[in-house]
Amino acid sequence: MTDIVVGNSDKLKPAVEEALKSAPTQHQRLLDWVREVAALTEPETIHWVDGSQEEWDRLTSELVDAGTFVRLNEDEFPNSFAAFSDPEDVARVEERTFICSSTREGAGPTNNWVDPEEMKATLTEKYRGCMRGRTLYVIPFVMGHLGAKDPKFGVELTDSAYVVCSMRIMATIGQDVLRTMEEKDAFFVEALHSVGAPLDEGQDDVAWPCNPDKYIVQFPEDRAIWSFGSGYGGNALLGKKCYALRIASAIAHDEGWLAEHMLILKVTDPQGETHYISAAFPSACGKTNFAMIEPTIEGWKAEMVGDDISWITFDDEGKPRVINPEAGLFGVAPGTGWTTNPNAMRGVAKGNTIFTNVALTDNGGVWWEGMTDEVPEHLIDWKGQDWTPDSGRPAAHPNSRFCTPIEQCDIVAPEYSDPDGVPLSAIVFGGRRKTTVPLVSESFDWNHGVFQGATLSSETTAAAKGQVGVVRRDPMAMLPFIGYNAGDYLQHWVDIAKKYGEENMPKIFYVNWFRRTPDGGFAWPGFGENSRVVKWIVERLQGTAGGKETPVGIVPNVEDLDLTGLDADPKDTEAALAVNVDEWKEELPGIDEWFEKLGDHVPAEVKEQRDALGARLDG
Ligand SMILES: Nc1nc2c(ncn2[C@@H]2O[C@H](COP(=O)(O)OP(=O)(O)OP(=O)(O)O)[C@@H](O)[C@H]2O)c(=O)[nH]1
Ligand SMILES: O=C([O-])CC(=O)C(=O)O
Ligand SMILES: [Mn+2]
Repeated sequence: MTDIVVGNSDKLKPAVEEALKSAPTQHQRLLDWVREVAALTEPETIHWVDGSQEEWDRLTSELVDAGTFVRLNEDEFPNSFAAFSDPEDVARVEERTFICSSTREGAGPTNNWVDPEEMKATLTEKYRGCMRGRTLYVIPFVMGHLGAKDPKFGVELTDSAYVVCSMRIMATIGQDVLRTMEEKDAFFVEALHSVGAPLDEGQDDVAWPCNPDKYIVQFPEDRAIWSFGSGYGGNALLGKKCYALRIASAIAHDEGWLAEHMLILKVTDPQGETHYISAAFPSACGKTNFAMIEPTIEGWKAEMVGDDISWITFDDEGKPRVINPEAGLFGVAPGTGWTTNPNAMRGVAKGNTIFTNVALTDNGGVWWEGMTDEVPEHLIDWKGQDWTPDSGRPAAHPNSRFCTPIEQCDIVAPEYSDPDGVPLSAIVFGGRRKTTVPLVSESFDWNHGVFQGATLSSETTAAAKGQVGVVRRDPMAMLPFIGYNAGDYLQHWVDIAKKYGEENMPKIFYVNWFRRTPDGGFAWPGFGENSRVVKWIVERLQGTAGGKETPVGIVPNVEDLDLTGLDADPKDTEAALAVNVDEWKEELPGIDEWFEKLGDHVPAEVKEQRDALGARLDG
């Protein structure tokens, strides 16, 4: 962190000096950086995270003593804990998230930007003394496989033990990572995090320390992350959105690959043929559920490779391969239940899980809306208040989460841990739209698919602070996660096909599980029934399924979908599939406005697709 105005080394506490002397590494850049951060932030001591079970046991016990964690009933939820955040620290904060490229244009029109020198100066003052009374934890981590050809290392420095425990679930961390990093003298992403709540002499701590002034800052050229003020999920577990999406997308742009907000699903058809599909849906729009789908159709099998992030690379022949760089699931709790997502429930029930902002049951378990059909008579809600079904408010926060190791899920595909990843057959885009967008369509070609992704729209959810239910454009479900200019990002998508050959590119599809009927209900039952759509997608790849050409892509006729045993009104299915030219014409001004906002970096190839759509709608 060469640019930081260094702190005062005289302020290093004896325990900090000691920890620096006995550091379990010779990696000089790491040692220098830790010393520099310690001098600035003035922690009481430093702990080098080794990732061991003993360390987890000790930290979780300390978190219980501190009131941050409630240990759950061991019979139902072994080795599991519930945490409750400050009510103002419950989700990602997009308006406080910055891409500090060297120029404003580098960050583009969709990101908040501040000059990097100015931001570093501001944050240096925020960080000064911010870890007083706390421990500075050093978490060496790798996103993806430690045995990969070019492992993507990071080190998170944090003053939050909650973050350490969560990172142990979400990424590969600790001693082995540190040793490999050292052996390779490897580059690592510097990821600095503080909750921004120093403790003065004698001051009591609170259960969820944080700071009302939050900064989630990426420096894409430096490949560095500075996060301040929040302890929550995507703001604080820096390997996830900050690294594996924002920083990684910038790296991927330079290196010729894709870092995307996509689950990875493995599907095996009744003949035993396997396909891997990545799907990009915005936050809280169904990725985790789709990744864990239980097919309702005979003979089809689904397994999960990933539920949130895809790194797509291209092999020597230009064929796409995909890995999930994460080791855990950070899933939305509400709506995840024994009927909608039994695979998630079984995984979580094995224990070793951290729940955040769910409700507590009277026997030391957890509950959230949609977990069971039966609603408990009494709970302690996520704010610590007594709750009954007539309380008139949700018991769990709408963005409450479970954080659980992916390998605990029964349906994780064994090749999940293959450092070379799996071959990618199809990419699916999807959003949450009450109207207009059909249940599924296939794009005409790569650039048409890129256009569909570029104009993807979705109603906002509780996963980010702000108004819920507003339609916004969310390119490739990456709006809050593109680490550079969004127009350049779209150009990168166009260029990838030119570079590796359109014939090698995965086929692109666009889905919408959330269309409504006039009476307000969902037109399509969703969840496990989405396997019928998966079947159509796979059969399109195999060239066996029918479909009709519409202005927005190839859409199945009702009879092209396998609806055997589906408990739904055929009229609703028809409505889910409908392409209404007038509705689509109403989309065009929004698309034009969107491209105007993106400015002159929007690729000509994508603009041409807008005109072609207009012509097809008129035709
Ligand atoms: N109606 C309907 N709702 C769904 C479907 N799939 C998921 N949902 C609901 O959408 C919400 C979010 O689902 P998730 O699978 O957790 O979304 P996600 O994309 O993984 O969210 P993040 O982890 O925030 O990125 C939950 O309340 C689900 O119950 C579906 O097929 N139909
Ligand atoms: O990042 C988070 O806090 C949770 C998450 O997965 C998302 O919002 O997409
Ligand atoms: Mn998810």
